[in-house]
Amino acid sequence: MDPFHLTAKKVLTLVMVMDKDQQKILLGYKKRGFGAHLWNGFGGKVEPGETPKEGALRELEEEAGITVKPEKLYKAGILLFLFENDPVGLETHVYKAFEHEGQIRECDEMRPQWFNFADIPFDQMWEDDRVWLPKLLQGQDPLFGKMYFKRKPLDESVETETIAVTAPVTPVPSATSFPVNVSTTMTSTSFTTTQPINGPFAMSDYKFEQNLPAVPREIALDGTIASFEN
Ligand SMILES: CNc1ncnc2c1ncn2[C@@H]1O[C@H](COP(=O)(O)OP(=O)(O)OP(=O)(O)O)[C@@H](O)[C@H]1O
Repeated sequence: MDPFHLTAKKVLTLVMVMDKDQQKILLGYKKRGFGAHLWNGFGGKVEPGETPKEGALRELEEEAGITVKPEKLYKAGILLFLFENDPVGLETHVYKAFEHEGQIRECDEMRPQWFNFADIPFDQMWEDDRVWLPKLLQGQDPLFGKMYFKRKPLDESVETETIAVTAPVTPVPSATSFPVNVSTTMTSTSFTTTQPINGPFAMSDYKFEQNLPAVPREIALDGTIASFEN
């Protein structure tokens, strides 16, 4: 069985806001949820009844506090993320904008910050970003790509966080000495969680569609590109 066989996909959005004159890009530090502790553009799931573009504008407002006129939000591509042994792919509709309205603000999910094109923190971003974002910055869009993520072996995980917990410890009576009273004492212990960059996944392969279709297209379940709206 193909470990990258898809039976369903989630439609997501990703908005990159850039300042051409200053050569800067607005990224958000994801504080929680999928992709936590990584810098990324703004976006999320497209809700029922929404077009990807409407979803992109809504998420940008929710996560960065800013709005973009719909006609100033340009489709920059579609990226399909596939995860080993996960039948649900993430079809990410990527948009770009060069002007915005409103005041940039932090929310409980994202911390926005401007970065020089030369200082993009690729080592704290999804691995695929370093492949396609430079292309986008150089105006080589629209981009149609498929990015394959394999599960990392556990020993490649990076320990990043140690959580101290206080847990009740009950001494286990030994077979030879049977105590009359077994007491429960409180003692402190700790364990380590692994929370590596890019979670338990590592990008293993990617493919860009070289020949852009004449007709707008979208990536279908089998990974082929079927339609593309602007
Ligand atoms: C695998 N490689 C990847 N590379 C680059 N970007 C990636 C990505 N995988 C997901 N993304 C982006 O991460 C956001 C997740 O959003 P996500 O938290 O799931 O959505 P949303 O905020 O709507 O969640 P809730 O609906 O609030 O739960 C969304 O912009 C999506 O495009």
